[in-house]
Amino acid sequence: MQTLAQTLANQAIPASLAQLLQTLASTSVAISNAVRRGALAGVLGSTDHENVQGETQKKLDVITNEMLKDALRADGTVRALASEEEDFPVVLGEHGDYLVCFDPLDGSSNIDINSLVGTIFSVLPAPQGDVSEQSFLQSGRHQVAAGYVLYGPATMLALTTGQGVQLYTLDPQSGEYLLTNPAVSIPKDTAEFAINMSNQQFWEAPMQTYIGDLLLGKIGPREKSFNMRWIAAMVGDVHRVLSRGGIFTYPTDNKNPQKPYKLRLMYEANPMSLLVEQAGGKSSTGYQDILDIQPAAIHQRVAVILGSANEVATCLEYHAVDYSDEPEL
Ligand SMILES: O=P(O)(O)OC[C@H]1O[C@](O)(COP(=O)(O)O)[C@@H](O)[C@@H]1O
Ligand SMILES: [Mg+2]
Ligand SMILES: [Mg+2]
Repeated sequence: MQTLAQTLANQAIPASLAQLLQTLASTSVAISNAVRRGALAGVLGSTDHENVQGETQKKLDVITNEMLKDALRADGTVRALASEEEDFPVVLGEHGDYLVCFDPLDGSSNIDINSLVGTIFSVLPAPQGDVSEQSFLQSGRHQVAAGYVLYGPATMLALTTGQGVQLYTLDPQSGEYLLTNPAVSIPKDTAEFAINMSNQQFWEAPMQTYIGDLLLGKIGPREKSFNMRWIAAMVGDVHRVLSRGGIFTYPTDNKNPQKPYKLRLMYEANPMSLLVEQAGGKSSTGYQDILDIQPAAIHQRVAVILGSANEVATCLEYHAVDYSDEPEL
């Protein structure tokens, strides 16, 4: 089986990008080891700090953020980084071709129950001259690479450099990522959806109606039974979508009117959307392709609907309907 280094060597990408991706991969091996040792390494539980999003940081959120920051600083190819766990962009040096955005630990609420967690990353080109928050505000179409690492029963890396999606499995013996799927392809159709149903009362009319029709199964307008899954870690839900298809959504809701969306554009929605599009799927807010959004801030949040192309297209048809004349749901 090809190693990550061998596969990257066969792709038409700059040597500096291959080096950066190797650095991200080798840091994820160290993170995987820390996650696997769990309570033995004293890494479980919470800190008494909140991040910029007002969420209490888990110890592992902080540890993994520091590991990635240190590795990227030492790498020399990265000018600045933006992280879920950093209030502001962190400038790493005057040289380097890239900006990196990352969610060091996705699925934080799963840590203490020994369930799926991961790391998500997005690589953007660095502009000429000084870097600032403004430098990061590039649409997802500008990403030169994106990926995630899933710390599951096996540790797996999903990666795109714009040449399809490759899946690698970490060989714990050698510490190397080996290519286990050279061309991930998301089936166009599906009978599986992923949504946090506990928010149902807070959704807007299009999502209420769409999910309502899925739940009606064979006797509803879709005339087909659907199954539901929810891992509570985007990285796990998107991995299932890449592996066997499905539709994943974290839609707009009015639970907290100050925060109508949950997922973050720069280090969750954009990298996952590039992976999904590169694997033949589709990704939208309901009204716009996620990759076309012009970001306004590094911690901006968005509605996300992604997965099997035909099913996402069907969901978008519900968003094209005018519900204003219909009674409140
Ligand atoms: O708590 P909920 O509503 O199930 O939300 C789960 C979602 O929140 C997230 O865990 C947010 O990510 P973080 O753990 O990085 O904050 C997503 O991965 C996941 O899809
Ligand atoms: Mg996350
Ligand atoms: Mg996180």
